[in-house]
Amino acid sequence: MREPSDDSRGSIAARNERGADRDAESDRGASSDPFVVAERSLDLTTGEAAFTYRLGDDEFTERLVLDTEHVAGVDLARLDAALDLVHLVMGTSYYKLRAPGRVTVTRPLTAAQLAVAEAAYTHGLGEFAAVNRLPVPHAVQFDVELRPADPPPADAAAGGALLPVGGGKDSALALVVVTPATALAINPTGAQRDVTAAAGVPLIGVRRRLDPLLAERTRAGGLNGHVPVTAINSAISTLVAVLGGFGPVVFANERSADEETLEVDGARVNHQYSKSYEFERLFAAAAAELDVGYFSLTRQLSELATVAAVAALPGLREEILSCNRSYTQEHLGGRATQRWCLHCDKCLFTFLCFAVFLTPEEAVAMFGGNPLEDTSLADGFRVLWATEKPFDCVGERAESAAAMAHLARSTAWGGFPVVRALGEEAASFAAVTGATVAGFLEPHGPHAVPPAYLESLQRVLAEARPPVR
Ligand SMILES: CC(=O)N[C@H]1[C@@H](OP(=O)(O)OP(=O)(O)OC[C@H]2O[C@@H](n3ccc(=O)[nH]c3=O)[C@H](O)[C@@H]2O)O[C@H](CO)[C@@H](O)[C@@H]1O[C@H](C)C(=O)N[C@@H](C)C(=O)N[C@@H](CCC(=O)O)C(=O)O
Ligand SMILES: Nc1ncnc2c1ncn2[C@@H]1O[C@H](COP(=O)(O)OP(=O)(O)OP(=O)(O)O)[C@@H](O)[C@H]1O
Repeated sequence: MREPSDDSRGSIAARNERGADRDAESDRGASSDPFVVAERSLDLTTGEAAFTYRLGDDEFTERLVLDTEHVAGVDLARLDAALDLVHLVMGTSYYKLRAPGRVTVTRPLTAAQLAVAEAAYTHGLGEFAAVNRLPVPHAVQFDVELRPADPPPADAAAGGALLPVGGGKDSALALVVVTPATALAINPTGAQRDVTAAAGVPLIGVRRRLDPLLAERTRAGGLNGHVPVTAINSAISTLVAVLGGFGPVVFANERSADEETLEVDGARVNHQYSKSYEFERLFAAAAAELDVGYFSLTRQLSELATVAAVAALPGLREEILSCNRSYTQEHLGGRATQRWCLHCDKCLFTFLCFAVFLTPEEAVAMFGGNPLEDTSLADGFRVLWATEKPFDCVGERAESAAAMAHLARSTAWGGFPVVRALGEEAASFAAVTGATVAGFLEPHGPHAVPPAYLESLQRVLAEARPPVR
């Protein structure tokens, strides 16, 4: 067993306190033990990593099985730091059982790592706090020693770009734009294998196993809710990049991930916080300390712009699967069939976007059905532009309204019952905001995409499908 060294380089005590509701949070924290980010280990011969946490009398260990075929000349200081990042953000799943508002980290952290942890526990658990009626923003006090970052290693990464793939439209676009590349799926399912195979890109898999005690404690009444899963996937991807000499790590998080899902007393709550540009910049700073580049290729794109490009890729578009109901724990390891459910918010949103660029026949061939025929789903479409968006990965409110308004004006889709029912309402909403499909096809907003990747993206976008008439 080789375990990265325990490091206690030059330290500055840091007690970090944040958030408007600190007093209430402190009261809650005082009545329960802090959450402890405890030991972790990695066996480089088997690829098995274990990350341990303590909460009161409970001890939890989450496990990863990494692909040891892709281990190349590992720098142990970088490996230590990469393991620390994983350990920190993965802890959100166990912390949330009681959300004590205090976290003790046993190993020293750099300021950039601490900033990632603060963001993941405070804003990344924002939806969790809101649904559990905890104060928002969720203030968390970290008890940790700070250490300086290590000097950058002499050798630059030579393994090429690493593309984490979710199986949906965004990472499918990245698979086409970034070549050559190696894809990475965390808990790979059939959908992720199919889409990477269709793109002809080699795939690495990482197995992630939650501690079974988590489900037991949740069933027994522990708090539950969304965790910042993109933060977890980002940290695991960075660990794989360090182990295999890959870089940069290229995510496909779109512009709409920056739009809040709802506001609570003026505080923004965002289901997709760890896909936001704010989080990307914090995480990129911590990854840079490991000499790993990290950015989102599709940061300037709306969902409609991504879909226009993917719609033009027959052969690939039929392989994607964006329905989150197909990615629950019971689907991991192929124990349940993966398909579009055509009822959840994400299915309805994704269908709506593809309808803008496909004929009804093409859309039915891709999705296996047409929810715009079913008036019982009208409310499901309407919430996509409601003041409180669904807690799911759906685009901007104005984008959904503009898409529905476009369908209402089209010959291809205008006659379907849901479009007839909602077209006028969507057009009024879109008119208030000035939103049009054409406007959403223009890339804009801040991004950190290096020029060579931006040029490749622009070449693929130039072949995108125009909206249907
Ligand atoms: C697949 C899914 O959407 N799951 C969300 C759902 O959980 P559910 O109970 O329906 O199924 P499982 O995912 O199997 O979870 C079982 C229990 O385990 C807990 N858990 C799971 C993963 C994890 O990393 N930590 C955990 O503690 C979970 O809480 C369950 O008790 O509802 C949950 C509560 O709202 C969500 O947290 C589950 O979301 C998963 C973590 C997940 O992977 N979701 C992605 C599909 C997702 O939401 N992606 C976002 C990205 C935004 C972000 O980065 O936060 C998106 O597409 O917008
Ligand atoms: N299981 C996973 N393994 C590796 N990377 C993932 C995984 N799930 C998501 N990602 C990464 O996180 C990003 C955001 O996830 P998201 O689910 O929004 O994207 P997607 O699956 O590509 O598209 P869609 O929005 O259509 O589902 C993905 O683009 C991908 O880079």
